[in-house]
Amino acid sequence: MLSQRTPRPRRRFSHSLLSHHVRQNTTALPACDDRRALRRTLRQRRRALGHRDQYLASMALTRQLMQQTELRRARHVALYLPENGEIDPTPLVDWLHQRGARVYLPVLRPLVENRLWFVHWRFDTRLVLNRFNITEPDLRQSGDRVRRIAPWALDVVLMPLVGFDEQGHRLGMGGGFYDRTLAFAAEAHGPRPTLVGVAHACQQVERLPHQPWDVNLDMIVSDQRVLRPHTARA
Ligand SMILES: Nc1nc2c(c(=O)[nH]1)N(C=O)[C@@H](CNc1ccc(C(=O)N[C@@H](CCC(=O)O)C(=O)O)cc1)CN2
Ligand SMILES: Nc1ncnc2c1ncn2[C@@H]1O[C@H](COP(=O)(O)OP(=O)(O)OP(=O)(O)O)[C@@H](O)[C@H]1O
Repeated sequence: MLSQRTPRPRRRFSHSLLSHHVRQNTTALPACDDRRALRRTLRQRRRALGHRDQYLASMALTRQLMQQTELRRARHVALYLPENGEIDPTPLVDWLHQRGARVYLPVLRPLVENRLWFVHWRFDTRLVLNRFNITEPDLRQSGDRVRRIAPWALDVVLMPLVGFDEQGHRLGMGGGFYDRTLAFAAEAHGPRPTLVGVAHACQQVERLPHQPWDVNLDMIVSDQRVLRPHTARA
């Protein structure tokens, strides 16, 4: 698994026992319309998790995901390489491969504003850092462009969340990358992937304002729980 990744300097996350232990289960952030400030707070909270907690959270997340029918049935799954304290979904990769599924990574789409391609992640995929310092497949490698999949043909997309609430509203990095790329999923007809937001439990807040362009998540999975917002409302 890790052998697929280009060696790169790991960033050191600051350890803050306080923010982790006091806030691990908190849902008590006030409703907040200031998305940028909230984003900053939540990213800080995520970064404050130590290596051991990151590892345990990643394992717990993976266990939760492996139990979901949509993941068990999936043949084409997009996930991401974690950055900046994001919960790590990559332990799932071996399990997906064993089940015959293919794994895809997001790549910033060249020339088109704030949209993603999803490229098949193979043993020989060369990885580079993009302008946000996130590891992604190198589109200069011959073949990678043709190894992309149309987003509608994915069965599951695992999306990194900066924040989420009980209603299934999400806060991302603020670029609108996933929102734009997956906007088609709001249409009533045609195939669409199951959209799964993933995050540390400490990314949950009491309430997030819903933006008209926000894609609806089918599921949010953290290291501690599985939320199915629409099922819950039905
Ligand atoms: N691991 C991972 N891969 C991913 C995403 C992600 O969130 N996580 N993305 C999900 O979209 C895309 C990249 N999106 C990004 C969107 C905005 C910024 C950005 O502007 N960062 C600034 C300021 C953020 C802020 O407002 O606080 C920064 O890092 O300084 C970074 C990445 C594609 N790949
Ligand atoms: N489908 C869309 N078409 C055009 N613009 C969009 C679309 N979706 C989002 N945007 C724009 O993208 C910007 C960022 O949106 P938002 O703050 O909701 O990002 P985010 O959901 O946090 O990020 P991401 O989707 O990358 O995780 C907003 O200014 C919004 O107008």
